[in-house]
Amino acid sequence: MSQQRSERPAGSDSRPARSAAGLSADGSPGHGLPERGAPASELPDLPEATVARLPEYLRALHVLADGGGDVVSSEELAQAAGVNSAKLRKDLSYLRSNGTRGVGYDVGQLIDKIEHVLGLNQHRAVALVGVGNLGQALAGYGGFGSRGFHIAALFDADPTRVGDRIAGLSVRHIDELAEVVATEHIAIAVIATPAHAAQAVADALVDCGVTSILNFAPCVLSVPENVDVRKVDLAIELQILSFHEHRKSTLTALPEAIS
Ligand SMILES: NC(=O)c1ccc[n+]([C@@H]2O[C@H](COP(=O)([O-])OP(=O)(O)OC[C@H]3O[C@@H](n4cnc5c(N)ncnc54)[C@H](O)[C@@H]3O)[C@@H](O)[C@H]2O)c1
Repeated sequence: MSQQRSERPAGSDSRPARSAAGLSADGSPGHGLPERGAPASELPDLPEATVARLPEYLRALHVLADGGGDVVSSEELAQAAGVNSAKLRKDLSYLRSNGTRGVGYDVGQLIDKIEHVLGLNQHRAVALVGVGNLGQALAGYGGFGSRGFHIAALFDADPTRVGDRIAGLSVRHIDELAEVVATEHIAIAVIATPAHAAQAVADALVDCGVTSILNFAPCVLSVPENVDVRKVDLAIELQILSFHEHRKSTLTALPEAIS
């Protein structure tokens, strides 16, 4: 296997998104030229935090479009996406979408632009491995289609689950992974297996040519350099909220403690 690296938690913004042309890692305009020998991309190099906010803008824009909105100001869009408007304007300037002064952004054009940058103008086939409680809930969720994805294949190692039909798909045995990934042109996979199985599943996915993994299992995966891994862990998110709750309670207790 090539050089290994570990996964990033979803929402982590420490790493610049990889791309060759356009902007530097901190989001400032770069020299615009790929390094010698580096693969060139027509897409701008974006800070990872900007990439993470683009889907929020897209979601808000679709809501506006569904409501009949043609034009939106940066303040309206920022509020709908839950970010501050200066940050939004900076993010959109990376896409060369500056809007029209006094008018705002054309909703349809901005949707097209963001979908293009995120690579959503082609529907992406996703494999889901581990069809237990969580996997079945994910497989049955109908909302991925409108966001640019469809779950194209379900896998499990449990022979009693193989053949079950979920959301119109038949659960396949994990041994069929290579064949199905090739025929369905799958580059993205979701892991919803127990933690003890997740690394072996990740290795098998990488061996089949999968280059992006969304990991729900509570463990760190080791993958080659060319593979992107994002981790979702609701328990970690709750622990972070717990910290804030804990801190709030100590702040309100402080004046009494002093007096
Ligand atoms: N990220 C989160 O917020 C979050 C929330 C809930 C659960 N989880 C995690 O998601 C995972 C699944 O949870 P669950 O409750 O659905 O568990 P589950 O036991 O109900 O389902 C796991 C499934 O994985 C299958 N499996 C086991 N080894 C496999 C392998 N090598 N290849 C293919 N399939 C395999 C099992 O047969 C089973 O169907 C666990 O790791 C759990 O900790 C994460």
